[in-house]
Amino acid sequence: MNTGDANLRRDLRDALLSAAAVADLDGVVIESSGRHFYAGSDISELDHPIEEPQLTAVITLIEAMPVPVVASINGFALGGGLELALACDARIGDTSAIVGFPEVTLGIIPGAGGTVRAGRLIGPASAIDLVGSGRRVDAREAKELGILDRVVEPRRLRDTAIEYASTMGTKRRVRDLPVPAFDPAVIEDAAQRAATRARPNVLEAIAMVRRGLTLGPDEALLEERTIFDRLRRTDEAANLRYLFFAKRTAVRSLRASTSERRIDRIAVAGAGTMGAAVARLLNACGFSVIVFDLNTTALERVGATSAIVTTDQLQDLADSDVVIDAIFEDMQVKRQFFTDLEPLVSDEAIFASNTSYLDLDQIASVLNRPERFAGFHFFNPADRNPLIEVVRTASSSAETIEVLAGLALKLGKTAIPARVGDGFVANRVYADYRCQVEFLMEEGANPEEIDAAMRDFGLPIGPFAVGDMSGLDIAWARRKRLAATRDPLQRYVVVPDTLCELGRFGKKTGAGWYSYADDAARGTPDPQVVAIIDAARAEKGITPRAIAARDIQLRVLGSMVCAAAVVLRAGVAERASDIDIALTEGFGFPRWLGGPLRYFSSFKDDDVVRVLKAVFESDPIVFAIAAPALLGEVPQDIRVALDAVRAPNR
Ligand SMILES: C/C=C/C(=O)SCCNC(=O)CCNC(=O)[C@H](O)C(C)(C)COP(=O)(O)OP(=O)(O)OC[C@H]1O[C@@H](n2cnc3c(N)ncnc32)[C@H](O)[C@@H]1OP(=O)(O)O
Repeated sequence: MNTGDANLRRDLRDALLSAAAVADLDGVVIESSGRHFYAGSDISELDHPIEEPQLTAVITLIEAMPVPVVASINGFALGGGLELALACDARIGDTSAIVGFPEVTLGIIPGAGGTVRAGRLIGPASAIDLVGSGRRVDAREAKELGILDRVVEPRRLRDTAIEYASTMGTKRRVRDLPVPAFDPAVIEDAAQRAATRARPNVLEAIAMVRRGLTLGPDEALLEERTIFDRLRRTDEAANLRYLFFAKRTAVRSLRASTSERRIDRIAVAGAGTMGAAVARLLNACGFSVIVFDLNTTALERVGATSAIVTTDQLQDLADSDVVIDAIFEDMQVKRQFFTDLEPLVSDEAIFASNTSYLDLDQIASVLNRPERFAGFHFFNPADRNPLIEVVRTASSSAETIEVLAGLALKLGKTAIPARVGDGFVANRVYADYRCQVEFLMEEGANPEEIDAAMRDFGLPIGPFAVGDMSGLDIAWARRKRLAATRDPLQRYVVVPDTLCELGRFGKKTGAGWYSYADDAARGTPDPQVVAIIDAARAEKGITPRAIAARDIQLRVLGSMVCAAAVVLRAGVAERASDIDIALTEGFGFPRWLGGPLRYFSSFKDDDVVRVLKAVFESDPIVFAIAAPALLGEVPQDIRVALDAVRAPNR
């Protein structure tokens, strides 16, 4: 991987010093003997004071070399890796090269000259785009932008780099390039675009690129390093690093070995919205996809939009390596599907179900080889939402889990492990969040106040607006299903049922929590909904009270933390950090807070107790886990979860 830790920097320094001592030297090439040029600085090092020699010192050496230094780039050159390359006099990439500045996604800005040199090499507008977005750029685009001087086939990389280094003759330091002519209006426009809803570090990154245009290089480099050093110590940056490693831990736990089973053909059963989105994603990621559905009208909709094979004949799935069930949520239909499928396919084929709520063990029980089966739970919209839960049944084999986790990675997803349990991890925690916002509404906060409070907290969109977008009828069907088994003492808010009874299913019917008559995109508060809520409050004898935005946020947070403790206790989630991944990746919980558990772990015990007490008082049945808070104690399950994700003292 070549993560730039102190050892790598020391080796680079020593190699440069010994090269400088060689007589009759024409040039120097820096290449990687691994799969990647340099994956950026070692992210774990950013938790501590950075050891000498720092990357900036290595870069100073490169620029001071009497001869041209050429970066020969294969694979990733990210962050500090790209900064190292920008300190060289030329950059040759092979076709696998991918460059970028992921620093902003880690709560920091480039700290070894990235903003300053990128502004000079590729112009300020492109630099703002790259530094401000953190996006990765392939070899072709890197050449177009002027980051790479040449792109060659991998087998020609070394020779081309050596030829460059030996014939360049004079150095061409990026820092000495004149600032390219630029139109201030274009820069302003690029900065505005990059700054949309941006975090403070993104704004600082953009501002630094702009200041680098007017300051001399020495002054600009020093200023950039100072900002980098300040930002790397912030909670926000530490939380983002926590999530980086949490994701890798989750993947490692799913994949015991790194052996790759070859998967080419994947079948998707069910041509509904979810099945179609999964098929599109698989197709975009290079798999050969066949979609099966008995409903030929649904198949036509899928077939018409892409190069995916469709069929209503089950035997056409016979040569599939993996079959993913995205059939509507009906236990009998799914069991029948797998019963009929199993005799047709090879013994090695892997089966997965995308069910959100059905008991996977019950589906598995119809199979002769239940070990080949597991849950593979996508989130809406499946082709864009990054989260996948890989759900182990009582009989899933390690190999099945491994194959599905490998597939998730190939789809660019973040995978977490889960076990069978109502709603698995993410939906289970989100369900308690949904309940809690309905309680808050019943107590006096209106939907738009709650949505605004949650947007202020950092969610991209409030819970009521989300409900209107995804359709209130889906949750209604589930509530009706669960009505028979609901504890009569459990607090229940009828308002969403009343909305559905009136045909207010959300955006698709023009009305839900909001009315979409005047503003079809965002909706407006609706007096009819206010009246329904008032009536529901009156029915229960509740006098509405004003609830501060912070109290709304804390109750929601507390309810998620309680639900997290429940899924951990039940073994449905494997580790606390997986829940933080589930909520940040799947439901837009602000990444910079690290997820609900990580954020709550920064609270003092007194505050934890206060929040949990309020959550418990809102519904003792659901949140029984918070009961010890009434005695002034942090519940043991919650303490364990918070300790597991708390930041080490820095
Ligand atoms: C002043 C300068 C500042 C900076 O440079 S900030 C750091 C900027 N760099 C990054 O943000 C890049 C982080 N790395 C990645 O995004 C990915 O990795 C890659 C795209 C490079 C490769 O992805 P894939 O091929 O899927 O490998 P994998 O499983 O992510 O990584 C393999 C192992 O390498 C570790 N690792 C990768 N990059 C870093 C890093 N920059 N610092 C510390 N560790 C890193 C991972 O954790 C993991 O380790 P395990 O196998 O034990 O889980």
